[in-house]
Amino acid sequence: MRRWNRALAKSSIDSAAIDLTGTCVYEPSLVAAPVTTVPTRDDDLHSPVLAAALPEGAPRPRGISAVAATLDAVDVQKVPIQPRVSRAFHANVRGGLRRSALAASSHPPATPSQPAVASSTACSAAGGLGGGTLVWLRPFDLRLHDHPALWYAAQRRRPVHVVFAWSDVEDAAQGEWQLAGTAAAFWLHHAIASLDAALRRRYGLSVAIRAGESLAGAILAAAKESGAEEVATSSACEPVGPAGHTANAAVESALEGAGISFKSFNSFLLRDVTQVRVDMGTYRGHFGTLTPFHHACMGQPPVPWPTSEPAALETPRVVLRSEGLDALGLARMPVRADGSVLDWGVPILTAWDISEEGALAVLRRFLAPGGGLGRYEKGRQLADASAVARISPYLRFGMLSSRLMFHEMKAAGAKDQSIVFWRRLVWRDLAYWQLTLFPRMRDEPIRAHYAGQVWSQDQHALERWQRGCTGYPIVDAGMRQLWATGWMPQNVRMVSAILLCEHLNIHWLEGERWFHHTLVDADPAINAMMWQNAGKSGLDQWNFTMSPATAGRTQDPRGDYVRRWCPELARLPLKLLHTPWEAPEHVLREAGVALGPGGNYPERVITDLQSAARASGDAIRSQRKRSVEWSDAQGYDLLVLPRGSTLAHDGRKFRVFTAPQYRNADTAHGGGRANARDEAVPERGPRSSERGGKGKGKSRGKGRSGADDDVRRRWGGMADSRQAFQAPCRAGTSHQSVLDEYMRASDAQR
Ligand SMILES: Cc1cc2nc3c(=O)[nH]c(=O)nc-3n(C[C@H](O)[C@H](O)[C@H](O)COP(=O)(O)OP(=O)(O)OC[C@H]3O[C@@H](n4cnc5c(N)ncnc54)[C@H](O)[C@@H]3O)c2cc1C
Repeated sequence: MRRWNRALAKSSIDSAAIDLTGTCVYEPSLVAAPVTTVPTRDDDLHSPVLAAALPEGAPRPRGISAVAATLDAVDVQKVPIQPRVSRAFHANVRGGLRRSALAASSHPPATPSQPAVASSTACSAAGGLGGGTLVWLRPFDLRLHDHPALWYAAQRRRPVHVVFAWSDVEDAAQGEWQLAGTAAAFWLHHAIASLDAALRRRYGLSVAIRAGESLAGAILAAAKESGAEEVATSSACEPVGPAGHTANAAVESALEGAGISFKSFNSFLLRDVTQVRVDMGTYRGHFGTLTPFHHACMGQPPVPWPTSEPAALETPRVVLRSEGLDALGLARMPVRADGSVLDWGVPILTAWDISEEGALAVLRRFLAPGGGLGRYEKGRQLADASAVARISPYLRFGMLSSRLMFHEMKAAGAKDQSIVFWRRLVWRDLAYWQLTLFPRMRDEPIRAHYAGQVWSQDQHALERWQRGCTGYPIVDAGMRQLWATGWMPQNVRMVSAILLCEHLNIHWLEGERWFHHTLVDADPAINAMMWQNAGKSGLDQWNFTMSPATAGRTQDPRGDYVRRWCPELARLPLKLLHTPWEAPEHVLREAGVALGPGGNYPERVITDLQSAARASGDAIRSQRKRSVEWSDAQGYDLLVLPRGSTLAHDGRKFRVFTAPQYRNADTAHGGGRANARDEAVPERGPRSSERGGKGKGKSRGKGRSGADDDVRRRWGGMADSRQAFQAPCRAGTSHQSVLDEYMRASDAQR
């Protein structure tokens, strides 16, 4: 008796979904004419095999885990369905409907006893050096499931070469957004290694690592060497860089010159965001916020069904030369003067299972009954991450398909359990939509007239924030967790961002840079969007209060999070754990806590949070006053809507959400016009360079008004934190010493 094996449950489910329903692999670019029976209800997913497996009248399981458990109990011999051909497919054929190209070419399903590895000799008929298809892996599609390029290569039944290409030169050209040296690069290294192992296990294929001056050169050389007639890859969603549109275009044109064809498939986002246009004629929220975007997405084609892992990939006769993953230096560690290695990657590897199975297991656990999903709505603010998915790095590197996640969420009834979680993947698409419309948003404020804002230059305060030594335990715990594990929960990210931008008045770009450097899920679009919003120059300017002094009580009500990451405070009673500055001297002494210079935990980097927030608000208001032409009659900011963003308002000055506290009367403009938001203008808004700053962070302070000087003077007084930071964080934690060492090492490298 052949039984479904739990280890293969996921692929079995996919196979079942594809081969038995014949409709789950709806991929418009692959299927000549869409199958007309694409399931529309959750229940249709996996239904034939489950229907066969379930006793009469038994409730239908939902989500991967429940389905896997059911399939575990299935004796496949008894499933009265012909594998590979679906009932729906039969019905279609009988009904004279057109066959799906995919249904027509389905493979025998993989079984535990027969791994679907095509033999080398078998491909001799495929020709010479191998020919076939070269699958160009990207830093955002590192998986086997729902990988349209791999799937496409499998359908061609020709030898498959899998290549990951890298160019130090092109990465370095990204400047501060280069990947090498970041925690995300470390993750990328391990993600490639894990995919390589999975390809070997499952298909007997390996990933050829190719480095070159340019990605285009590396892929062209590999394609020529392999004799491939075709290169298939994933569509990039970033505008520039090695993972960007530019890379796709450069490779395509290099291949064209050599007569090699090129195919690119979108599977990173739920939708093709380049096609999303919001309707600003009907009021459904402000431009660039979630509601109108979500609404516009509803008008797009439904989220495609994920494809399964290919059942077989044909191995080429000649294996492509590989330079080896280590040669890329993505996980290279700093070396001390004595030659020993400073390995900051260990805690990251301890905290995460960097593999596709790891990603799927996280999703399964989260969606399963009793998992985080049921607690998300009320518990997502908890710093212990017990009610969130903790899945972002897998999505970032494409180890988990967002489309698979979407359909699994649907099957698990996620919308009913947490509407906020249900929209999370829409937020992700929104970030990429914004990046497509504002390709400079990683560096320059979307509200271009904010570029002249006066920011604090307090480098010392910035370092305290980076090191988790601000004196605010919830922020320090978060920044230390970030450093050690490459991740922190959303609400802790928010309160840390608020401390940096609103209270320390340090430019949001500094936060974005640090997160880019330290997050394993560092995402060009989401990170930029969130930091722009935190810094108030984004489209969804943050308009909520969250204080570093009080957030700990709601985010870490039991104190475990702070105790774990700030062990020097662990013996403080809970009611003072988040506010050690309120503790009487004797309580501090008994808990072994000494605050400030010479102590083991720092004094607060800034004490008067309210005045600080007022001052940073003044900085925003004052720069808004200098550019009243970019405010409407009600004091809202105006923006020229980029081409391709709306149904009917592209190229016009249009109102964007502006928090009430910045909409002061003297910024209101409009010369008596009833509605300034709909004014047509011939060109884009002011470039940041025209507004007295380069948009690259610090304002130079030249040629400013008296109001600016006033703001700067107040900042000078408040933000000088040096005195309180003589000997910060002598906590003796290993984290701290690694961090200090790392800082020294990177200073030395500079
Ligand atoms: C200042 C700041 C910077 C951030 N930088 C990043 C970043 O570089 N990369 C990143 O993936 N997330 C970033 N986020 C968003 C968010 O904090 C993380 O996605 C989330 O904490 C990841 O944990 P999770 O997987 O448990 O998320 P869940 O809450 O379980 O959400 C599931 C998934 O939805 C997506 N998602 C969640 N929140 C958002 C959001 N606000 N915008 C877009 N997509 C979202 C993510 O892919 C996430 O993995 C940032 C947030 C802030 C406040």
